[in-house]
Amino acid sequence: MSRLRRKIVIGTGRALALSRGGRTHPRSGLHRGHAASPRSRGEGEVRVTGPPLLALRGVSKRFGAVQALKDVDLEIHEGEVVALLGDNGAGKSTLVKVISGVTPADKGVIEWQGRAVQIRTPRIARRLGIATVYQNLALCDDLDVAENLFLGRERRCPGVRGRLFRLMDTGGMRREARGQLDALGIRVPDLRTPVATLSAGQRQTVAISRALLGRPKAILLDEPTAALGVPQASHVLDLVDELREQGIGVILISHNLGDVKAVADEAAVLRLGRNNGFFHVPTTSQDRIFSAMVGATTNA
Ligand SMILES: Nc1ncnc2c1ncn2[C@@H]1O[C@H](COP(=O)(O)OP(=O)(O)OP(=O)(O)O)[C@@H](O)[C@H]1O
Repeated sequence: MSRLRRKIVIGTGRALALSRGGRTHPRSGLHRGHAASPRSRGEGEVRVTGPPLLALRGVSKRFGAVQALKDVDLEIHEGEVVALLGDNGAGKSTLVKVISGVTPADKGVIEWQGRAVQIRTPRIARRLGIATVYQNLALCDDLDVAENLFLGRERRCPGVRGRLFRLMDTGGMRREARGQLDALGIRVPDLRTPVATLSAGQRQTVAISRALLGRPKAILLDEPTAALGVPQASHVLDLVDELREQGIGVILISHNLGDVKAVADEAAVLRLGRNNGFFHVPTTSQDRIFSAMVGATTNA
């Protein structure tokens, strides 16, 4: 069995849907999301055209002799979940790094809200409104939940206490952290809990929540359910649904076709660094997407 076949999981979407209260994905019928969202999903949908939130056109990236990406196209709209799929080495991580400014592209055009941009650094990506949650989550285990949420953007107390004595506004940060977690339906009983003691699922949601404090318009999630059991993965997928409702564009890297089926609107498949098909997830079988991933079909 190939490494890919071991890694790709087919068919858990139904189990997840059931574990998520038997709720089917909101794609059936009109978009339930953000009022300003330019798209709606499902059968008989009305597709409103407008500039995508993010568009990649002909993006290429080479590492020495390795052509990691070749003429790759990708589009994502507000309030849309696009799954980025592919075999090991297909170029998914490289594409995420290109979008997040870690590894700028050699060639091609990136458009943000209809305007060509150059994302040369992670800071530029963040300023545009692009957040990335990597698999390692980059949480500090010894810090508590609130401290992790505000890591790198700590707030000082208002007035002289902050200016002169440089005191942190711990209470204010905890209150905002609690508001943010509640708004996202994330249950963490005590914000003073060190994140080391949280479950893998809770850690993932804390990392996503931290990314959201920067008020991004697009968020890239690198295999957010990879290390999780079914109930925990279900919470994370609920959170992805919530992001869509808020009008955020989500790029979801996953090897789990069940997750993709449960939550994604569109799937973009990469194969050997090139596009190998775009699929409207609700109306496409897992087998068809799987075939594109492993190269059994060519959809370039
Ligand atoms: N920094 C680098 N230097 C040299 N080659 C690289 C570098 N980063 C990626 N590559 C190569 O680029 C190709 C695409 O790799 P990438 O990690 O983007 O694929 P992937 O789809 O994310 O794979 P996986 O699912 O295994 O993480 C691979 O052949 C990889 O070896």
